[in-house]
Amino acid sequence: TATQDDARQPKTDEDTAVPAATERSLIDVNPPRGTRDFPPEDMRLRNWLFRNFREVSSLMSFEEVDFPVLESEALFIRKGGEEITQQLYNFEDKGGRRVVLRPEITPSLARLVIKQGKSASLPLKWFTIGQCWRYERMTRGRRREHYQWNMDIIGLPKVRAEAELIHAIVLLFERVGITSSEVGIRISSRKVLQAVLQMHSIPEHLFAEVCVIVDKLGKVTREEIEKELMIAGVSFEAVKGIIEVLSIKSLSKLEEVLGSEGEAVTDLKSLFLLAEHYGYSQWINFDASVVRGLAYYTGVVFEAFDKEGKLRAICGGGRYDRLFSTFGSDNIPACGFGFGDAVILELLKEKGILPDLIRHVDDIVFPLDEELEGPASQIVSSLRQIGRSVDLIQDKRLKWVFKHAERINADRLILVGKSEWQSGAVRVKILATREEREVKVDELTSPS
Ligand SMILES: OCc1cccc(Br)n1
Repeated sequence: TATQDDARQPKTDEDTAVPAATERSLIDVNPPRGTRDFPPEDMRLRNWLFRNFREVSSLMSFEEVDFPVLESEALFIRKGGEEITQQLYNFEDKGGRRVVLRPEITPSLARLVIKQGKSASLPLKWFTIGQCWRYERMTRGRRREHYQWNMDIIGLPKVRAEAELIHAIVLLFERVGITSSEVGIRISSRKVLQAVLQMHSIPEHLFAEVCVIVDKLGKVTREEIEKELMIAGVSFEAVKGIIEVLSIKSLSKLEEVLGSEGEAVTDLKSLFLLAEHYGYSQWINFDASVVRGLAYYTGVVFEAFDKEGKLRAICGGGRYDRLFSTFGSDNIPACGFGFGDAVILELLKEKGILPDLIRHVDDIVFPLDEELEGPASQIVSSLRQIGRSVDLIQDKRLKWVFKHAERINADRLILVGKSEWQSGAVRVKILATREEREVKVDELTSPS
C-alpha cells in the first residue's frame, strides 16, 4: 500500500489521444516472406538455446569464430545438384559482384582456414552460430532463414573427431531435456556407397551426384530415386545394389556384404567402439541409408531425428576430406555438423518441455512526484554502478507499477516520495516477503 497517493496522474486518454486518423497507409509490418522477427519472449527462448550451444562448445574447448552472412556466390557453386545450391539467395551487388546470403557455414569456415594458412595450427576446433538463407519458392511456405550452430574439427583424419562431434550433440540434447528414447542419431559412411559403386565399376566422378540423389530416400519415391540414378548414368544392377546395401541396418550385416577390411566398416566399427567409451551408445545406431544431402561429404555422415518421425532432421553433419582441395588449397581433412534453431524448438514444444523463461530485474525505481525524477535518476545510477539491474518507471500510475513489479519478477520496488526524500530516505518493498519499509538512500547499495 503506497504511503502517498500518486500525485502524478498520467493524462487521461483524451489528452494523449493520437491525432484523428488522417489518410495514413500502414506499412507492411510483417518481415520479408520466410523470415522471422524475435520479439522478447521468442528472443529469450533463442538466447536460452544459443547459450546451451555455446556452453557445450566451451565444454569441448571449441573456439568461437564468425563470418559475413554475405559471401561470394563462387563459394557455393558446386556440381551435384544439391538442393542447397539450387536455392541460393543470390544477387548482384552494386559493384556487379555475384554474392549470396550464405546457405550454410562450412565453405566460409574452409575459406578462413585457407586464408589463415600456417598461422592456423591444426587441429582446429571451431564453432559459430550464424543465420543461413535459402531462396525457396514459397509454395511449401517453408522458412527462408534459420540459425545454425556449427561445430567443426579441422585437421584430424580419424573418426575420433566424429566421435567428439557426436558427443557435442548428445551433450546438447541432455542439456535441453531430450532423452535417447525420444531422439536418435543415425550414423553411416559415404564409403559404404563408394564401395558399392566400385563393386559395380561406377566412375568416381558420379559419387557426389549419386549421394545427393540417394539422400532423397524417404523423401521421394524409390522409383524416382532409381530413375534419377539411371539418368545419372548408374547401371540398373548398380541401382539395385545401392538400394539393397542402403537398407542394411546392422554393422555385422554390412561387414558380411562389404567384408571387414574396407574403410567403411573399419571406420564405423572404430566409431561405435569409441561411443561405448564415451557412454553414448544408446543414442546412436548404424543406418546405411544415411548419406546427407551435401555433395562434399566423403566419409562418416550422421543425423539426429525424433523417433516418432514427425519432424525433419534436428541436426546433421559428416566428414568432408576433399573440400579444401576443391578450393585449390592443400588438402585438409575435416568434419563438422550444423544444428538448426527451429526443429529442436519444435521438438521441445511438441514434447511440452520448452523452458519457462521468466523476466527478472533486481530493482524498480518509481518517483512518486515529477520533481523527484532527479533523485530517482541518482538512485538508479548508483544501483546500476554496483551491477544491479534497474527498471526506472516514468508516467505511470502506482497501481500499474505494482503490477509491473510482479510481472517482471522484481526483487525490490523502490518508491521515491517527497516526505521520505526530505529525510534522505525512500520506501522499499521486498516483493518476495511483501515487507515494506523506509530505507536510507545510501543503504540501498549496501549488500543486504
Ligand atoms: O538446412 C537447410 C537450410 C539452409 C538455409 C536456410 C534454411 Br531455412 N534451411
